[in-house]
Amino acid sequence: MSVIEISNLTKIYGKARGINNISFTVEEGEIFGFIGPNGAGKSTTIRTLLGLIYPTGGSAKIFGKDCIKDGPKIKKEIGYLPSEVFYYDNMKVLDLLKYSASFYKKDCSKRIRELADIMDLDLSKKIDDLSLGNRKKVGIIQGLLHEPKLIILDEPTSGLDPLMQQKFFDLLKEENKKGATILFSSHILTEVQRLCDRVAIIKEGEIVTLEKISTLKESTYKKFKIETAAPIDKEYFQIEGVNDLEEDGVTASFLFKGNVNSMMKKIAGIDIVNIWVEEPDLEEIFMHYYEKED
Ligand SMILES: Nc1ncnc2c1ncn2[C@@H]1O[C@H](COP(=O)(O)OP(=O)(O)OP(=O)(O)O)[C@@H](O)[C@H]1O
Repeated sequence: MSVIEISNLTKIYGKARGINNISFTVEEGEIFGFIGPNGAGKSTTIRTLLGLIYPTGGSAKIFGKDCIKDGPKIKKEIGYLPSEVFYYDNMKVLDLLKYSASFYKKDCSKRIRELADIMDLDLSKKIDDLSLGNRKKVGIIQGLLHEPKLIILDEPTSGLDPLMQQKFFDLLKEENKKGATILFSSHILTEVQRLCDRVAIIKEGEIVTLEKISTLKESTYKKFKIETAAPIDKEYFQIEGVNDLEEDGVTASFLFKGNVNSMMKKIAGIDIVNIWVEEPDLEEIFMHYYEKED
């Protein structure tokens, strides 16, 4: 069953482009990544889904119900973490979370304490005294305390240190195992790759592609940077699959797509001082993997 169904969703802000003809579905039990650079339209899509803004055209359904018409009915089953969180600074964390919980007709106090434990958050502190990362944790707990069937997270990891990010991802995986469907927006491909089953890539308000993460991984480039003991021949790395080759005496950098074994054999043929192999960033993927769509 589709938990989210978005059909030809369009939002125009006055004369400015928001999103244009977005369509995709998120199936029950999926962890779905929604990825794109700043200003691509991720928050606009999510806010329309939650009925926080009205679409200019198209429709969106959650649990088969219309997001605008049936908004209040479906909201109880959704946990939402906005990209920016604003609070009444004078409140204590626990009071704020209890207040949030009062919107749902169930006792969430045990779950609040469990989540605070996992995320290492002091419930007795005033919001005012919290760091940016700790405020983000409050938002995460707020989104999860009522054990929602659908979790929508808009750039949830910004401000969290790597250890917290890992704890947070483990928490999401657990929620997913218990049956929650998750929509997760980000501009960092590697974090989406760690967590999601499928991903939709949005660029300038339009969906560029929708792929299984496994397919995306196979088709993307790796970035190589190599430092050699002696200057290498300019032609040495000009082999099939190499793009954007830059050489400067004892260093060579390039993007590579193809059989990694053949590249490793090539590298083994020279005296290496250092090597870096990295995932390309989103812009590089847009420039190369999607150049056929441009
Ligand atoms: N309230 C608004 N009024 C006018 N234009 C807006 C408004 N909100 C968003 N936009 C425009 O809509 C486009 C999509 O913005 P949106 O915030 O949805 O992108 P995003 O992918 O979430 O980006 P980010 O990662 O920076 O949050 C941008 O061009 C933005 O300038």
